[in-house]
Amino acid sequence: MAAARRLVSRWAVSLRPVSAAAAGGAFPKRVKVVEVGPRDGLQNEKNIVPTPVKISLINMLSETGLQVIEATSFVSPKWVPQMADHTEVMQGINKLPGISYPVLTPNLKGFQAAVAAGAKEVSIFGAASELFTKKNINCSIEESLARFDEVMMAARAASIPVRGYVSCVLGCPYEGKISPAKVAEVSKKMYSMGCYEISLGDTIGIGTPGSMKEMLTAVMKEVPVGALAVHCHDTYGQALANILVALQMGVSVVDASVAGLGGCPYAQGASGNVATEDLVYMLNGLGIHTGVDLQKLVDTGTFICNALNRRTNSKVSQASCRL
Ligand SMILES: CC(C)(COP(=O)([O-])OP(=O)([O-])OC[C@H]1O[C@@H](n2cnc3c(N)ncnc32)[C@H](O)[C@@H]1OP(=O)([O-])[O-])[C@@H](O)C(=O)NCCC(=O)NCCSC(=O)C[C@@](C)(O)CC(=O)[O-]
Repeated sequence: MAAARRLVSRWAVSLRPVSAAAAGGAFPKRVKVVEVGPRDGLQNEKNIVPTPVKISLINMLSETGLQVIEATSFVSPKWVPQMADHTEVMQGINKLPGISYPVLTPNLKGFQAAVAAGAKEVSIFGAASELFTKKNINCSIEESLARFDEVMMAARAASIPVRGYVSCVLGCPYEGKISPAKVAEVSKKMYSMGCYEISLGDTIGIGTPGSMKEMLTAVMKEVPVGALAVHCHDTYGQALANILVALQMGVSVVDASVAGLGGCPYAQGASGNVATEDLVYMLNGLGIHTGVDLQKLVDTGTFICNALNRRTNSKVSQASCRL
């Protein structure tokens, strides 16, 4: 840990941030990092992670400067047993002012349970693939939108902001290639319903900078870029490159998972999200403000990896430990 601490501070000196212009792109000045580790990162863990560990993870993340930490999901415990302690997690964490702790809610039942547990923001999650939607939430895309409508109505009545996910935007584990036009269509529908932000999920991490650009070009015709986020799994090692393209196209919200934990239970073989540490390191290097303390993030990643008895997927953390 001491070595990690020294290294990060040495890098902070040697890798002075360059200006966006010098880096060759019109990057946003600030990026909002949406931490999805406690939900996306843990939902696929085979062994049930003790609730106090989940609570400690979220509390540590709350001290890093992150503004958004997705805490858990109110889905069926029969489908995703790892998230069965959603209420205990929501009620056990220290909710700091200025930080949002959204939770996933697939339907009205989940929304009502989330609100009862104290959630102040929720996310609905759809997909641009029929087969993935069926495997993930057991309905067609059309049926999912009807369920989401019910959540949106209840959320509006309770003044609860809703984020929308669209999965499989660059490929589907069951259907293969997904057309950018389909992604744009589903994104537009979810945005028109009232989602304040649409997070575009490369669920199986199969995209490349080329397919990311093509997909975003289509989606940006239907949804303002200021309402878009990207959510890149790193299965093929393309996540940071894909995020860079999204930033160059004006996207300023990026999802990430501490230590690169995670995967989707309905996308076998998909690896975790881009590691938050690696994302923040890249953004720091570009001189893009996130408000996140990289060292605290590395320490949080070390904590959760020790608790899960696994190696971090963050290259930044791995390098910190080696040197
Ligand atoms: C959506 C359902 C519930 C439909 O599941 P279903 O079986 O079709 O639902 P149902 O309405 O027929 O109800 C069946 C049972 O589930 C219960 N139920 C119904 N709703 C709820 C609820 N909200 N919370 C708790 N229980 C619920 C309901 O009460 C009933 O209980 P029973 O009578 O059998 O005892 C199910 O398919 C499900 O829970 N799926 C979870 C899928 C999931 O969590 N996937 C991972 C997250 S998505 C993701 O990771 C991708 C993302 C977001 O990260 C972006 C990316 O990477 O692309």
